[in-house]
Amino acid sequence: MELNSETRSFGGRQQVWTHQSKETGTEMTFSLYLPPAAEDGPVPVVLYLSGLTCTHANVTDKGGFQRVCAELGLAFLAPDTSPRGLDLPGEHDSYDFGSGAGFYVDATQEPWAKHYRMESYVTGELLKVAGEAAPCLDLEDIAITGHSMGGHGALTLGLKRPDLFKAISAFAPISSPIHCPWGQKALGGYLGDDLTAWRRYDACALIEDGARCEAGILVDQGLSDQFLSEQLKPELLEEACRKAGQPLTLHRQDGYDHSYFFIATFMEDHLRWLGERL
Ligand SMILES: N[C@@H](CCC(=O)N[C@@H](CSC=O)C(=O)NCC(=O)O)C(=O)O
Repeated sequence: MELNSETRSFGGRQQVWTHQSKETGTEMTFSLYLPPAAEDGPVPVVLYLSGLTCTHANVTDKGGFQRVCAELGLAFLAPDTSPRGLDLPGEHDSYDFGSGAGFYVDATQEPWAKHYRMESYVTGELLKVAGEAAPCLDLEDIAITGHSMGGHGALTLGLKRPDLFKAISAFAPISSPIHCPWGQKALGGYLGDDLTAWRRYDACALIEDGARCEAGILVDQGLSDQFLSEQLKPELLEEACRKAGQPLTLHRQDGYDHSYFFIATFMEDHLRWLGERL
Protein backbone atom coordinates (compact mmCIF):
# COMPACT_ATOMS: atom_id res chain seq x y z
CA MET A 1 0.00 0.00 0.00
CA GLU A 2 1.36 3.41 -0.90
CA LEU A 3 0.44 6.92 0.23
CA ASN A 4 0.57 8.93 -3.02
CA SER A 5 -0.28 12.30 -1.57
CA GLU A 6 -1.30 14.02 1.63
CA THR A 7 -2.65 17.56 1.71
CA ARG A 8 -3.78 19.62 4.69
CA SER A 9 -7.45 20.62 4.44
CA PHE A 10 -9.64 22.30 7.10
CA GLY A 11 -7.26 21.10 9.82
CA GLY A 12 -7.50 17.49 8.61
CA ARG A 13 -5.65 15.48 5.98
CA GLN A 14 -6.72 14.69 2.42
CA GLN A 15 -4.88 11.57 1.33
CA VAL A 16 -4.70 9.46 -1.85
CA TRP A 17 -3.64 5.82 -1.58
CA THR A 18 -2.90 3.04 -4.05
CA HIS A 19 -2.76 -0.67 -3.33
CA GLN A 20 -2.71 -3.99 -5.14
CA SER A 21 -6.23 -5.41 -5.00
CA LYS A 22 -6.88 -9.13 -4.60
CA GLU A 23 -10.50 -8.69 -5.74
CA THR A 24 -9.81 -6.88 -9.02
CA GLY A 25 -6.30 -8.21 -9.63
CA THR A 26 -5.21 -4.65 -10.42
CA GLU A 27 -3.79 -1.64 -8.66
CA MET A 28 -6.61 0.41 -7.14
CA THR A 29 -6.62 4.03 -5.97
CA PHE A 30 -8.81 5.63 -3.31
CA SER A 31 -8.95 8.95 -1.54
CA LEU A 32 -9.42 9.31 2.20
CA TYR A 33 -10.13 12.47 4.17
CA LEU A 34 -9.25 12.33 7.85
CA PRO A 35 -10.83 15.07 9.99
CA PRO A 36 -8.93 16.75 12.84
CA ALA A 37 -10.78 14.47 15.33
CA ALA A 38 -8.92 11.49 13.83
CA GLU A 39 -5.82 12.66 15.76
CA ASP A 40 -7.59 11.87 19.05
CA GLY A 41 -9.52 8.65 18.44
CA PRO A 42 -11.78 6.61 16.17
CA VAL A 43 -13.92 8.47 13.64
CA PRO A 44 -17.01 7.30 11.70
CA VAL A 45 -16.70 6.85 7.95
CA VAL A 46 -18.77 8.08 5.00
CA LEU A 47 -18.16 5.88 1.95
CA TYR A 48 -18.89 7.74 -1.30
CA LEU A 49 -19.37 5.90 -4.62
CA SER A 50 -18.85 7.94 -7.77
CA GLY A 51 -20.66 7.89 -11.09
CA LEU A 52 -19.84 6.99 -14.68
CA THR A 53 -16.48 8.22 -16.02
CA CYS A 54 -15.24 9.17 -12.53
CA THR A 55 -12.19 8.22 -10.52
CA HIS A 56 -11.64 8.95 -6.83
CA ALA A 57 -10.58 12.45 -7.90
CA ASN A 58 -13.90 13.94 -9.07
CA VAL A 59 -15.54 14.10 -5.66
CA THR A 60 -12.27 14.75 -3.89
CA ASP A 61 -11.62 17.85 -5.98
CA LYS A 62 -15.18 19.07 -6.58
CA GLY A 63 -17.46 17.53 -3.92
CA GLY A 64 -16.75 20.11 -1.23
CA PHE A 65 -17.03 17.68 1.68
CA GLN A 66 -13.84 18.52 3.58
CA ARG A 67 -15.08 21.51 5.63
CA VAL A 68 -18.18 19.74 6.95
CA CYS A 69 -16.35 16.44 7.52
CA ALA A 70 -13.79 18.39 9.56
CA GLU A 71 -16.56 20.02 11.61
CA LEU A 72 -18.50 16.78 12.19
CA GLY A 73 -15.49 14.52 12.70
CA LEU A 74 -16.30 12.27 9.72
CA ALA A 75 -13.78 10.45 7.54
CA PHE A 76 -14.67 10.39 3.82
CA LEU A 77 -13.59 7.44 1.69
CA ALA A 78 -13.87 7.55 -2.13
CA PRO A 79 -12.81 4.61 -4.32
CA ASP A 80 -12.45 4.40 -8.09
CA THR A 81 -15.38 3.22 -10.22
CA SER A 82 -13.74 0.21 -11.91
CA PRO A 83 -10.50 -1.69 -12.20
CA ARG A 84 -7.84 0.14 -14.24
CA GLY A 85 -4.83 -0.82 -16.29
CA LEU A 86 -6.49 -3.76 -18.06
CA ASP A 87 -7.24 -3.92 -21.74
CA LEU A 88 -10.15 -6.34 -21.95
CA PRO A 89 -11.99 -6.56 -25.30
CA GLY A 90 -14.33 -3.55 -25.57
CA GLU A 91 -13.39 -2.29 -22.10
CA HIS A 92 -12.67 1.28 -23.19
CA ASP A 93 -15.18 1.58 -26.04
CA SER A 94 -17.97 3.45 -24.24
CA TYR A 95 -18.35 5.73 -21.23
CA ASP A 96 -21.17 3.66 -19.69
CA PHE A 97 -19.64 0.17 -19.66
CA GLY A 98 -16.21 -1.20 -18.74
CA SER A 99 -13.57 1.18 -17.44
CA GLY A 100 -15.10 3.92 -15.30
CA ALA A 101 -18.39 2.03 -15.20
CA GLY A 102 -18.09 -0.95 -12.84
CA PHE A 103 -21.65 -0.46 -11.52
CA TYR A 104 -20.64 -1.89 -8.11
CA VAL A 105 -21.47 -5.46 -9.15
CA ASP A 106 -19.51 -8.71 -9.06
CA ALA A 107 -19.54 -9.69 -12.74
CA THR A 108 -20.29 -13.29 -13.65
CA GLN A 109 -19.73 -13.01 -17.41
CA GLU A 110 -16.47 -13.26 -19.31
CA PRO A 111 -14.19 -11.44 -19.79
CA TRP A 112 -15.30 -9.36 -16.79
CA ALA A 113 -15.74 -11.92 -14.00
CA LYS A 114 -12.13 -12.12 -12.89
CA HIS A 115 -11.56 -8.37 -12.45
CA TYR A 116 -14.90 -6.52 -12.31
CA ARG A 117 -15.65 -7.40 -8.67
CA MET A 118 -16.56 -3.95 -7.42
CA GLU A 119 -19.22 -5.11 -4.93
CA SER A 120 -16.75 -7.37 -3.13
CA TYR A 121 -14.01 -4.78 -3.47
CA VAL A 122 -16.03 -1.92 -1.97
CA THR A 123 -17.76 -3.84 0.83
CA GLY A 124 -14.74 -5.94 1.82
CA GLU A 125 -11.22 -5.26 0.67
CA LEU A 126 -11.47 -1.48 0.40
CA LEU A 127 -12.72 -1.09 3.98
CA LYS A 128 -10.06 -3.45 5.29
CA VAL A 129 -7.25 -1.72 3.41
CA ALA A 130 -8.48 1.76 4.40
CA GLY A 131 -8.56 0.58 8.03
CA GLU A 132 -4.96 -0.56 7.73
CA ALA A 133 -3.97 2.74 6.11
CA ALA A 134 -5.74 4.71 8.85
CA PRO A 135 -6.31 2.72 12.07
CA CYS A 136 -8.35 5.69 13.37
CA LEU A 137 -11.29 4.67 11.12
CA ASP A 138 -14.21 3.22 13.07
CA LEU A 139 -15.28 0.42 10.72
CA GLU A 140 -18.27 -0.37 12.95
CA ASP A 141 -19.68 3.05 12.11
CA ILE A 142 -20.07 3.50 8.35
CA ALA A 143 -22.60 5.29 6.15
CA ILE A 144 -22.80 4.95 2.37
CA THR A 145 -23.65 7.55 -0.26
CA GLY A 146 -22.95 8.18 -3.93
CA HIS A 147 -23.90 9.86 -7.18
CA SER A 148 -25.80 8.50 -10.20
CA MET A 149 -24.23 5.08 -10.91
CA GLY A 150 -22.65 5.51 -7.47
CA GLY A 151 -26.05 6.41 -6.01
CA HIS A 152 -27.30 3.08 -7.36
CA GLY A 153 -24.25 1.49 -5.69
CA ALA A 154 -24.99 3.20 -2.38
CA LEU A 155 -28.65 2.16 -2.43
CA THR A 156 -28.05 -1.45 -3.43
CA LEU A 157 -24.99 -2.16 -1.27
CA GLY A 158 -26.52 -0.27 1.66
CA LEU A 159 -29.79 -2.19 1.40
CA LYS A 160 -27.99 -5.52 1.06
CA ARG A 161 -25.55 -4.91 3.91
CA PRO A 162 -27.36 -3.31 6.87
CA ASP A 163 -24.77 -5.10 9.04
CA LEU A 164 -22.09 -2.89 7.45
CA PHE A 165 -23.85 0.41 6.66
CA LYS A 166 -25.88 2.31 9.25
CA ALA A 167 -27.31 4.93 6.89
CA ILE A 168 -27.81 5.47 3.14
CA SER A 169 -28.10 8.57 1.01
CA ALA A 170 -27.74 9.28 -2.69
CA PHE A 171 -27.39 12.18 -5.14
CA ALA A 172 -29.40 11.66 -8.35
CA PRO A 173 -29.19 7.87 -8.18
CA ILE A 174 -30.12 5.40 -10.89
CA SER A 175 -33.24 4.18 -9.07
CA SER A 176 -33.83 0.98 -11.01
CA PRO A 177 -31.15 -0.23 -13.44
CA ILE A 178 -33.56 -2.90 -14.68
CA HIS A 179 -35.69 -0.06 -16.08
CA CYS A 180 -33.12 2.21 -17.76
CA PRO A 181 -30.68 1.95 -20.69
CA TRP A 182 -27.52 2.46 -18.59
CA GLY A 183 -28.57 -0.30 -16.20
CA GLN A 184 -29.77 -2.74 -18.85
CA LYS A 185 -26.48 -2.44 -20.71
CA ALA A 186 -24.37 -2.87 -17.56
CA LEU A 187 -26.33 -5.66 -15.90
CA GLY A 188 -26.66 -7.54 -19.19
CA GLY A 189 -22.95 -7.24 -19.90
CA TYR A 190 -21.70 -8.09 -16.41
CA LEU A 191 -24.38 -10.58 -15.31
CA GLY A 192 -25.82 -12.05 -18.50
CA ASP A 193 -29.52 -12.71 -19.06
CA ASP A 194 -30.41 -14.03 -15.59
CA LEU A 195 -33.00 -11.56 -14.32
CA THR A 196 -32.82 -13.03 -10.82
CA ALA A 197 -29.20 -11.88 -10.69
CA TRP A 198 -30.22 -8.41 -11.93
CA ARG A 199 -32.67 -8.05 -9.04
CA ARG A 200 -29.81 -8.26 -6.55
CA TYR A 201 -28.46 -5.06 -8.09
CA ASP A 202 -31.66 -3.06 -8.37
CA ALA A 203 -32.68 -0.89 -5.39
CA CYS A 204 -36.41 -1.06 -6.19
CA ALA A 205 -36.33 -4.85 -6.63
CA LEU A 206 -34.35 -5.26 -3.40
CA ILE A 207 -36.93 -3.21 -1.51
CA GLU A 208 -39.76 -5.19 -3.15
CA ASP A 209 -37.97 -8.36 -2.05
CA GLY A 210 -37.78 -7.21 1.58
CA ALA A 211 -34.47 -5.34 1.99
CA ARG A 212 -34.69 -2.35 4.34
CA CYS A 213 -32.69 0.50 5.83
CA GLU A 214 -34.10 1.20 9.28
CA ALA A 215 -32.47 4.65 9.44
CA GLY A 216 -34.30 5.74 6.29
CA ILE A 217 -32.87 6.88 2.96
CA LEU A 218 -32.11 10.44 1.86
CA VAL A 219 -32.10 11.31 -1.86
CA ASP A 220 -31.59 14.65 -3.61
CA GLN A 221 -32.52 14.94 -7.27
CA GLY A 222 -32.14 17.97 -9.53
CA LEU A 223 -35.16 18.71 -11.71
CA SER A 224 -32.99 20.06 -14.56
CA ASP A 225 -30.90 16.88 -14.59
CA GLN A 226 -30.33 15.81 -18.19
CA PHE A 227 -30.60 12.13 -17.21
CA LEU A 228 -33.71 12.43 -15.03
CA SER A 229 -36.47 10.92 -17.14
CA GLU A 230 -34.53 8.37 -19.19
CA GLN A 231 -32.03 6.98 -16.68
CA LEU A 232 -32.69 8.03 -13.06
CA LYS A 233 -36.48 7.80 -12.55
CA PRO A 234 -36.77 8.71 -8.85
CA GLU A 235 -40.52 8.04 -9.04
CA LEU A 236 -39.73 4.30 -9.21
CA LEU A 237 -37.77 4.45 -5.94
CA GLU A 238 -40.48 6.59 -4.38
CA GLU A 239 -43.15 4.05 -5.34
CA ALA A 240 -41.13 1.03 -4.19
CA CYS A 241 -40.46 2.69 -0.82
CA ARG A 242 -44.09 3.78 -0.41
CA LYS A 243 -45.41 0.29 -1.11
CA ALA A 244 -42.90 -1.35 1.24
CA GLY A 245 -43.08 1.19 4.07
CA GLN A 246 -39.37 2.00 3.63
CA PRO A 247 -38.76 5.56 4.93
CA LEU A 248 -37.45 7.79 2.11
CA THR A 249 -36.81 11.53 2.10
CA LEU A 250 -36.69 12.62 -1.55
CA HIS A 251 -35.87 16.27 -2.23
CA ARG A 252 -36.61 17.42 -5.77
CA GLN A 253 -34.38 20.45 -6.34
CA ASP A 254 -35.61 22.98 -8.85
CA GLY A 255 -33.08 24.07 -11.49
CA TYR A 256 -30.21 21.74 -10.54
CA ASP A 257 -28.53 19.49 -13.11
CA HIS A 258 -26.46 16.29 -12.77
CA SER A 259 -23.10 17.95 -12.19
CA TYR A 260 -20.78 18.35 -9.25
CA PHE A 261 -22.20 21.88 -8.79
CA PHE A 262 -25.40 20.10 -7.70
CA ILE A 263 -23.55 17.57 -5.53
CA ALA A 264 -21.43 20.22 -3.82
CA THR A 265 -24.56 22.28 -3.09
CA PHE A 266 -26.25 19.47 -1.15
CA MET A 267 -23.18 17.67 0.22
CA GLU A 268 -23.45 19.45 3.57
CA ASP A 269 -27.09 18.37 4.02
CA HIS A 270 -26.17 14.75 3.30
CA LEU A 271 -23.17 14.72 5.64
CA ARG A 272 -25.21 16.22 8.48
CA TRP A 273 -28.04 13.74 7.87
CA LEU A 274 -25.68 10.75 7.69
CA GLY A 275 -23.62 12.03 10.62
CA GLU A 276 -26.74 12.14 12.82
CA ARG A 277 -27.24 8.43 12.12
CA LEU A 278 -23.66 7.36 12.88
N1 LIG B 1 -21.63 11.33 -21.54
C1 LIG B 1 -21.17 12.00 -20.39
C2 LIG B 1 -21.65 11.29 -19.15
C3 LIG B 1 -20.73 11.30 -18.02
C4 LIG B 1 -21.31 11.90 -16.75
O1 LIG B 1 -22.17 12.76 -16.77
N2 LIG B 1 -20.81 11.40 -15.64
C5 LIG B 1 -21.27 11.85 -14.38
C6 LIG B 1 -21.90 10.71 -13.68
S1 LIG B 1 -23.22 10.06 -14.65
C7 LIG B 1 -23.77 8.69 -13.81
O2 LIG B 1 -23.18 7.86 -13.27
C8 LIG B 1 -20.10 12.43 -13.61
O3 LIG B 1 -20.09 12.44 -12.40
N3 LIG B 1 -19.11 12.96 -14.33
C9 LIG B 1 -17.88 13.45 -13.79
C10 LIG B 1 -17.85 14.90 -13.43
O4 LIG B 1 -16.83 15.33 -12.85
O5 LIG B 1 -18.82 15.63 -13.70
C11 LIG B 1 -19.66 12.14 -20.50
O6 LIG B 1 -18.98 11.22 -20.93
O7 LIG B 1 -19.17 13.21 -20.11
